[in-house]
Amino acid sequence: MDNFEYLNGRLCAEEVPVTRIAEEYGTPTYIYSRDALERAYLDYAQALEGRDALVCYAVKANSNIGVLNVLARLGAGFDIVSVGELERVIKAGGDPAKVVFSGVAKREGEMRRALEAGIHCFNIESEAELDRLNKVAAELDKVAAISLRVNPDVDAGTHPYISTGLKDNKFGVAIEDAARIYAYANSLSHLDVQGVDCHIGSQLTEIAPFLDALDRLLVLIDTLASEGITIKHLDLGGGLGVCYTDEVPPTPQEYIAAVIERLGDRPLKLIFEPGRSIAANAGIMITKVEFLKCTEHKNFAIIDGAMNDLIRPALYSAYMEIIPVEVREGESRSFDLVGPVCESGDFLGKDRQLNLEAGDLLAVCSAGAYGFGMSSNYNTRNRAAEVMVDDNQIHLIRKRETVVDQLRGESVLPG
Ligand SMILES: Cc1ncc(COP(=O)(O)O)c(C=O)c1O
Ligand SMILES: N[C@@H](CCCC[NH3+])C(=O)O
Repeated sequence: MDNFEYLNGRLCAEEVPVTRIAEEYGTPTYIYSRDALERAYLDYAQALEGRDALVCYAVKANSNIGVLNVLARLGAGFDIVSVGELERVIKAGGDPAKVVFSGVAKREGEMRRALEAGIHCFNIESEAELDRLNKVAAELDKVAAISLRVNPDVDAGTHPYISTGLKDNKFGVAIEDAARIYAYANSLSHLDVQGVDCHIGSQLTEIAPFLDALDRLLVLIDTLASEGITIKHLDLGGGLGVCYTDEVPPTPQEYIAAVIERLGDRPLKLIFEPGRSIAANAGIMITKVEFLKCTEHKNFAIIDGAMNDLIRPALYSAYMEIIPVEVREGESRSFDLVGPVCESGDFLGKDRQLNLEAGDLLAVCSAGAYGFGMSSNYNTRNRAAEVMVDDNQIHLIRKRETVVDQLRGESVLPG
């Protein structure tokens, strides 16, 4: 994590000591680096320079409008999965004309809003969804640009909960049915067939599954061309992995170069929907050790960050690197880092070698993606604050939630 480094034994976010952020904003808090976000986005944009292409950041990975705004300023497009994400993009200054709308069940109202905003394309996942969009577009007297999400039936080799391109998964249409469904889409008066898309899974650490999927899509694109349906863009979704521990995923440059080589001279516009590979290593979550609870059997460090703040370890058994904010000399011991939530699955790390005392600050690394966005109010815990660091400046981009915020909208029965 280039933008989170130690200076004289103290962890810094860009030029700001993390302890200062903890003092000002408390814990747990998510901290993002503007520079890291920008560089991760530019890795994609620069690898695609000179081509007709769009990098649509997957908003679900980290949807804070401060994050979206940093990317929008660089000209990013966005991949959304709800009208709420569309409103975030618009509020953050993103261009709706660079938005693709994914998801298996877009509601009529969501389609309407997206059509009115003038999004780039709807990524459609079923025949029923084609009918729904055609009807909504007809009511608005508009024509909706569409792409079909094709499920290429390739094994992404990732955790089963985040694998999406197999026949067993709920996503997209089966590749064997795709030509027939394209012909149907082409017959609908308020749809304009523009593209093909797929997304085979997340946290992929090899190029091969992407290329397997690509090869299958290229066969489909050539088949469609022979049937008079011209595909103008190819959207390969997101999915490129990051290093959480010792993984060595391909870089965006390597991945994109391999894709471009496979395309040959087909004049296809390329779209990517990276989420994790843009946001994960641009963020950490800081948390404080409340108590140490050491027994003959085990050492627990009870921290103020919990599964509601960062659910990846509990949900996917994901390994997140956890490091001290201030390095202390002395012997390390093995600790399970557990939160205050009433669940045995409430841990952020197990069996970590650390030298800890109550009151210490810890940083959970690579927490910029699927961190805050997946957090909840379980146990009526307030969701964390979020800050963005820009050189030596700290910007609060989301206030810590309060109980008043949480109870707003709830009521008791009358009488
Ligand atoms: C359709 C779609 N596009 C893009 C993404 C972003 O994926 P990642 O964060 O792995 O790049 C996802 C999430 O997995 C997705 O479902
Ligand atoms: N939320 C997941 C990845 C799923 C991505 C959305 N399709 C994670 O934390 O790794």
